[in-house]
Order: sequence, then structure tokens, then C-alpha cells
Amino acid sequence: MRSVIRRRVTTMISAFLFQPPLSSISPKHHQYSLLLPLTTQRFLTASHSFRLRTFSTKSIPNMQDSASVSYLSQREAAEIDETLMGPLGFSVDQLMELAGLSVATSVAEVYKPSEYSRVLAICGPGNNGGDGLVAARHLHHFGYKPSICYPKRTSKPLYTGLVTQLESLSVPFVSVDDLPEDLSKDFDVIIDAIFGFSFHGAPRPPFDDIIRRLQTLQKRPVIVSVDIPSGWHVEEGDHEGGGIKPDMLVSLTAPKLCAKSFCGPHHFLGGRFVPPSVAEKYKLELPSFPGTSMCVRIGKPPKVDISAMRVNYVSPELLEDQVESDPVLQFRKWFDEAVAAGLRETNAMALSTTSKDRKPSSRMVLLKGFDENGFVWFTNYESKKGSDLSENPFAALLFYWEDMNRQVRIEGPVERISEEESENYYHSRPRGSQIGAIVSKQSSVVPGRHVLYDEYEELTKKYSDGSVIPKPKNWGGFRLKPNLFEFWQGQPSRLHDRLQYSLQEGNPAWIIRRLAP
Ligand SMILES: NC(=O)C1=CN([C@@H]2O[C@H](COP(=O)(O)OP(=O)(O)OC[C@H]3O[C@@H](n4cnc5c(N)ncnc54)[C@H](OP(=O)(O)O)[C@@H]3O)[C@@H](O)[C@H]2O)[C@@H](O)CC1
Ligand SMILES: Cc1cc2nc3c(=O)[nH]c(=O)nc-3n(C[C@H](O)[C@H](O)[C@H](O)COP(=O)(O)O)c2cc1C
Ligand SMILES: Cc1ncc(COP(=O)(O)O)c(C=O)c1O
Ligand SMILES: [K+]
Repeated sequence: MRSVIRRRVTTMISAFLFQPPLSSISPKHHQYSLLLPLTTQRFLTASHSFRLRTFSTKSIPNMQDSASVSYLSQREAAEIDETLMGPLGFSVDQLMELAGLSVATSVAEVYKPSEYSRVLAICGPGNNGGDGLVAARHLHHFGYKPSICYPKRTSKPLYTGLVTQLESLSVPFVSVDDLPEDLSKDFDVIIDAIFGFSFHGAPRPPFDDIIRRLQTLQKRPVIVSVDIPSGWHVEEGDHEGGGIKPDMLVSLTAPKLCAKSFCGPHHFLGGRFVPPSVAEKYKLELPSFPGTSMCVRIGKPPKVDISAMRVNYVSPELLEDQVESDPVLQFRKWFDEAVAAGLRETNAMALSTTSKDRKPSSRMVLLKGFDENGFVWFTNYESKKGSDLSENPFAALLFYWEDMNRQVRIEGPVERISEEESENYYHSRPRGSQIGAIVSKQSSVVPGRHVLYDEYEELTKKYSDGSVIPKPKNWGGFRLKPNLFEFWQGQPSRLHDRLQYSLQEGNPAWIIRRLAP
């Protein structure tokens, strides 16, 4: 019995697979290879692990070539829907859940709840409306304050369930009559989940009036359209002009033809459920989803006004009576908190040095240890920073832990650590990095990458027997002994907390002073 069912399903899938696509779609397969997912892999060596970040255009979601993206006709969209929920074994609940989650994560990528918390999801009578209900639930859990306008309810259990779920979260439902004529006062984001790919003709009441209100919105609230900007023709787009102008479009499965005329700043793709058979059949060329993300940006990056880019920091206060009297202990506290918060490369710091002609230069290095004796990093003593420090043995370190609105400045004299300490650390590194340190005459001019690579290959062969890789004489650690610390905690309106620790001649006690922000 089971095998009969399996055979039937296989036959249905192959019948589906061998049908030709309904519309031809620009096949630029050579570009697809550029859209590799960003992978962060862990490489384990005998005693260590270190992260290798592989980089591709995909890792910058804005760098997609929108010309290589496929668009679906209305018929294809409906057909894919049927296939997913027929031979491919999906249920509508499942797809709707994934679609709604994609919408919520797309919104969260661009519109942060700290600034755009008041969301109105306007839900239509079909599955597009269902996506809106699901998205609102996720947005609630992401920290937004959604409200729902759902004038034409469906009595199917899927929909009544979604409504019950929202009611159990105390998400308010607003009737059309209670919606303010000017939506800009009460909402920061409007989720347009009115019509999806089954829309046809002209909008009927009460949606005609709601769409009219959306057409006249100014800058705020922003409109996020689910799959289709409601009121637009599914294939021809805003063909009569005067339709709504969403700021964000979240296309599901693949963009529909109308999306070609979308010219808002944020076009995202959601619906991370397309099996390869569907992608192959419809020759779908779509960006791949990075990491574990449920959405990915399609198309060109939005134009930004750099002068308007700013974040208003909101953090707990940093008060004199809360901090440690010893700045090294205070640093440890903040460092541990940054690690616990999961920040990447908490130990990355900017190191600033100056040459004897008093010209400063900065670069990132990794902190490899700190205690009351100082802060240690490793490098090539004959590099630019190495020669700067020989000429002027003073430096400044800077940590910026962006997610915590924190910055730490540390300044003081610098000295080389002992050869023994450097030896020990060098041999604790992955063997590839040890060889890399031999190969790199750091800061000198290299004729081409191949030069480094050839020498690396040669040395890798030489040491393939696992023998000790000798530390180059010019590679080792520096230790900065601080005489000044500053702990900076970002606060609203640029009234940040700055607590500076300094030492006075001949006095081992640190003086703590608050500096104006
Ligand atoms: N695989 C996928 O791609 C997935 C797709 N998903 C989602 O499903 C969406 C498609 O859903 P859908 O087929 O239910 O159609 P949708 O457009 O929401 O509404 C149809 C309703 O609107 C009505 N209606 C139509 N025209 C009208 C008018 N002029 N004025 C007034 N009413 C009008 C129509 O009524 P009728 O005309 O039939 O009387 C019917 O009640 C798709 O866009 C995506 O968001 C995801 O959930 C999962 C994965
Ligand atoms: C996050 C990060 C960490 C780095 N860590 C080190 C390090 O620990 N030691 C090092 O020599 N270079 C490190 N580098 C490379 C340096 O920034 C720099 O390119 C190199 O040391 C040459 O600098 P210089 O020519 O000013 O001496 C790091 C770069 C980054 C982005
Ligand atoms: C050139 C260079 N040297 C040294 C380091 C530090 O490496 P490790 O953590 O293996 O000491 C880095 C880190 O990015 C580096 O780029
Ligand atoms: K819509």
C-alpha cells in the first residue's frame, strides 16, 4: 500500500518536472555562481579552532544583480502554489507560516522596533491576508506593537486559529470604521497584506477605500507590501499609475511580474521553501538566503543620505558609583559582558601608533591577553606599526562594541614581551597561521598574491610531517601598560557617559573623572 502511494507521488512529481515552463525567464546561469551563500565555517585543528569567513557577493545582500532575478506570471505563481501543496507535500498552514515569518524578518532587517514599533497589518480575504496575520504574530514576538485590520474574515480553521493566536497575545483588531483617516499619526509601518497573486479586476469595498488611503500617504508610515502591492495588476504592475507606492516589497517564492516596476528602496525575497525541482522547472534564478535567514534582499542597495545616518543610543546609565575602582577590573567586566552578549571578535581593537615624524596611523589587531601588567597583541616587529613603536613606544587602543553602545579607550607606553612568551603563543596558533607569519614580510610591497601563495605552499609541504615550525625572529608580542582608560556608554541625545581613569605621577591610585560627551 505504502509503495503504491510512493509510486503515485513519484509519478506526479515527475509529471510536474517534465512539463515545460509557462514563460521563459532570462537564464544567466553564469551569474548564479556569484550568489553563493555566506558561510562561516569552523575549522578545527589539533588544539584550536578559528573561524574562516568566506566572502562572496552574497555576503553583501545589496550586491545582487537584479537583472538575473526571475519573475513569475500570475498563472505560474498559482501553479507553483498548487504543486507545493499537491505533489510536493506542503500544507497551506506551513507555507503561510514561512511566508509570514519571511515578511516579519524582512521588516525587522530594515525597520527596527526602537523606531518603527507601531505596525498596522491590513489583511485581505485570501492567503495574502493570512501571511499578514502570521507576520503580525512574529512581529509581536520581535518586540513590535502590531494592530490588525481584518475586515473580511474567513471561517476556515486556519484563519480562525491565526486570529485566536493574535487575540491571545492581546494584539488589537481595529475595524475599518475605527481606522483614522490619516494613518500616519498612529502607525510607523503598514503591512499591506490585502491582495496577493490572485487579485484581479478593480478593488472592491471595503478595500478600495483602504487602498485609496494608502495611496495618499507621505513618508510615514512606511508601507510593506506582501508579495504584490495591493491594487497593482499582478503582471503589469501599477499600469494606470497612481497606485500605492510601497517602501518595501517582500516577494514570496519568486517576484511576480509586477515587481519589475517596483522602485521602492527595499525589495526582499521570502519563502525559503522552494525545492530544487520547482526552481529547475521554472528556471528560477534567485539569490540564495544567507546563513539561517528567512529573507534576502533583491536588487540594488537603497541610496542613502550619509549625512542623515545616525543611531540614537539608548543604554543603562554608567555611573561613578557603579564602576570598579580598578580600570582593569572594569575592562574585564565589560569584556566578559561583550563576550556573553555574543559579539563577534570582542577582542578586535584599533591600535594607533605614531612614527618619529609624528604622523599617526591606525589598524585593527587582536587583543590576546590583559591583566594588571598590560594589554598584549602580536604582530611583525618590522611592520609599519612595529617600526612606529620602535621610534615612539606609545600607543592607543580602541574597542567599539557596537551592539552594547560601548567604547573603551586605552593609552600608554608599549614594550615588547619576552621571546619566551612570544614563542609560546606562536606555537599555540594554527599551523597555517604560523606559516603565514613566516611568509608575510608584513607591510612590505608584494608583486602579487601568487608570491605569498607559492611560498605558503612550499612551506606547507616542508612542514607536512608535523615538525615544529620555527617562529620568525621578527614576530612577537607587544604589551601596552595603560596610564589612561575611558569607558564610554552611548546615551540618548548624545549625552553619553564618559568615565575616564587616569594616573598621576608617583601615585598608584586611579582617578576617575566624568568627561563631557
Ligand atoms: N507558494 C506561494 O507562492 C505562497 C503564497 N502565499 C500567499 O498567498 C497569496 C495568494 O493567495 P490567494 O490565492 O489566496 O490570493 P489573494 O490574492 O491573497 O486573495 C484572493 C482573495 O482576494 C479576493 N479578491 C480578488 N480580487 C479582488 C478584488 N478586485 N477586490 C476584492 N477582492 C478581491 C478574492 O475573492 P474572489 O475574487 O475570489 O471572490 C479572494 O478572496 C500569495 O500572494 C502569497 O501572499 C503564502 O501564503 C504561501 C506560499
Ligand atoms: C579584525 C582584525 C584583526 C587583526 N589582527 C591582527 C593582529 O593581531 N596582528 C597583526 O599583525 N595584524 C592584524 N590584523 C591586520 C592589521 O590590521 C594590519 O593590516 C597589519 O597588521 C599591517 O598593519 P601595519 O602595516 O600598519 O603594520 C588584523 C586585521 C583585522 C581586520
Ligand atoms: C596579519 C595578522 N596577524 C596576526 C593576526 C592574529 O592572529 P591570531 O589570532 O592567530 O594570533 C591576524 C588576525 O587577523 C592577522 O590578520
Ligand atoms: K499585498
